[in-house]
Amino acid sequence: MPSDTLVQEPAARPPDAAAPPPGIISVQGLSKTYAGGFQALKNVDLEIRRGEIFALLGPNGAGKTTLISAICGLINPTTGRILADGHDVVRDFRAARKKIGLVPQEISIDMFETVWATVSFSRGVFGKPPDPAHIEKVLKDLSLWDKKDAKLLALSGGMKRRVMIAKALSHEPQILFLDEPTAGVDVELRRGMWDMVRGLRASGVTIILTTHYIEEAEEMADRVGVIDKGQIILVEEKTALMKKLGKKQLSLELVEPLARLPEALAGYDLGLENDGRRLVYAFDTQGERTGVTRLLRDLDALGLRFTDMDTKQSSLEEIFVSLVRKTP
Ligand SMILES: Nc1ncnc2c1ncn2[C@@H]1O[C@H](COP(=O)(O)OP(=O)(O)OP(=O)(O)O)[C@@H](O)[C@H]1O
Repeated sequence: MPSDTLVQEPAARPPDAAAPPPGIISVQGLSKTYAGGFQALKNVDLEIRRGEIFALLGPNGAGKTTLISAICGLINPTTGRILADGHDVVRDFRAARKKIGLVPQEISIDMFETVWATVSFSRGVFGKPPDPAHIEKVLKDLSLWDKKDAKLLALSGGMKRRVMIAKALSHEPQILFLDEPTAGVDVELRRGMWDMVRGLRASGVTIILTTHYIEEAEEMADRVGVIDKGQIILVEEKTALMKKLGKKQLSLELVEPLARLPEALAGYDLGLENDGRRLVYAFDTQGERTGVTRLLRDLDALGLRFTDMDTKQSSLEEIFVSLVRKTP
């Protein structure tokens, strides 16, 4: 068979409209063993979609920072391959790194520089020509414009954190890593940061964040990945995950408090709260039958009446804790 037929075959194939767009980051078979012999990442495969907010969750020491550092080309993988917007982060480090902005956990800035100087300098590090208009926009977006001439040592902790973000955005990256962006930040500022991150996504930046505040992932993420002991144990759309693994709770406020659960209700996953005044029923939202109708009928038959009822979906935090607890 002539070799040119083989070469031409892929080009002749019509483009597959149904194929998903290639991930902006592609991690394939990534393992990392540190010099002391500790294996921090074990055969990690991960695709980050263009334009999404991806939350990477995991307990302390799970390997989150190691994974981010490997994607940013700061540590060398032991095995595996990582592409950032098509560039191999090891072989084509400079091109890959240009696409990425990294906001590390620790604040590392020259305290005697001004905000303007430090952010402008960062842009130059990535070989980009000066662009005062871009720096101005970044500082304004981060509510730092009125502090542009202030020295960093004169800023609050929250402002310093925003300067770190401004530095990471100075070279117009398409991918932004936020490692614990709101650690130690007060609630109000945290909400401000969330708005800012959403604004970045709206402008087309892909965002990967790690967080210990599961509420943060619940609030912002399009997809969630859970890493534990160096392995990705789950990647899922946040809403699908919450539907799939979430439990619902039905709470009934009883007219007459109960000292204990009646025998006739032993078949239900029930609990008593508030000195027997509240009956709580946990049920699976995925199940074909929730059992709610049957329970209400049984309560009626027992003459148990209630004044109010309420349902609650379990939070991402509860789901996360149960996932991480399960792995050996
Ligand atoms: N340079 C290093 N040499 C040896 N072991 C390391 C090194 N850096 C990290 N580790 C180990 O690798 C594991 C993963 O660490 P990593 O910092 O990636 O976890 P993490 O998920 O980011 O944790 P945290 O949430 O606490 O920041 C930990 O057990 C850590 O002690």
